[in-house]
Amino acid sequence: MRSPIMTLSFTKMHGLGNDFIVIDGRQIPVVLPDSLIRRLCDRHLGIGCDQLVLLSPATLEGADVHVRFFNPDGSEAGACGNASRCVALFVGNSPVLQTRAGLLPTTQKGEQFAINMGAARLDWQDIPLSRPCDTLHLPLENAAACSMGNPHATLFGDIGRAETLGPVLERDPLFPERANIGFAQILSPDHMRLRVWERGAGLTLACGSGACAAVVNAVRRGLTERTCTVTMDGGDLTITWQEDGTVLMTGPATTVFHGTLA
Ligand SMILES: N[C@H](CCC[C@H](N)C(=O)O)C(=O)O
Repeated sequence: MRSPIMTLSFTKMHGLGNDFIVIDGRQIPVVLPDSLIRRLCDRHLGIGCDQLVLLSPATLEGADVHVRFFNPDGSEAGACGNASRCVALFVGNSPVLQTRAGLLPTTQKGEQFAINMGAARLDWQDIPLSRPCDTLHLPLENAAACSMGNPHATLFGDIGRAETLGPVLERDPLFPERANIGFAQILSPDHMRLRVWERGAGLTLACGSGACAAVVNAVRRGLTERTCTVTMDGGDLTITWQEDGTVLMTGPATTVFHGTLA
């Protein structure tokens, strides 16, 4: 007789040290209650990760796989750049990803994966903010905001304030859905340093959508060119804010191990 308790297989992956549990529900449907997501993501009580990624069959024409991203606090994120590259590696053959942020085409160039992260959105309603504001100069630490399918604010200046200011700004009432908070230092017109306090996850070694948002915001401020290398604690991404408004993110993806949950 088949046991009613199924074993769950997973793959541990990372992109520049931003680490993920990938669960493949493409063949057998997987339902993950909030409480299980929180436990699996916990570094003491579970496997541990910055985001849990759940794959299921695509439901839209032109997409190869449906991808959902969950934070360790159980909240769902509309986008996750580093995990998108890992999914491209996991699925293979340069899949088109179906996400909350739309259909994201992927390409592989040797060890590097490029994801078209879609259009950066700059209107206050799209981030969203709780009231009409100039998104290039928020009335909050003079941050600049944009959406990459998830809410980001970028502060230009002191990256050492990420640990202390990040958790406070994440929950500022200006962000009704909270926000990922990036701390950027411009090194040259094509190079910046970035640390990101992630919504629902805290300080991570790298944030792909945060790097996209930081370059978009830097270009809008006249601080960098449209193509910029973003150096985070975990390594480098190359970001291009393309003329069509979409953002191309290129970087590595790594498989760490496969496991089975009892
Ligand atoms: N690590 C991710 C972002 C996770 C997003 C999440 N923290 C949120 O929007 O709630 C990245 O590489 O883009």
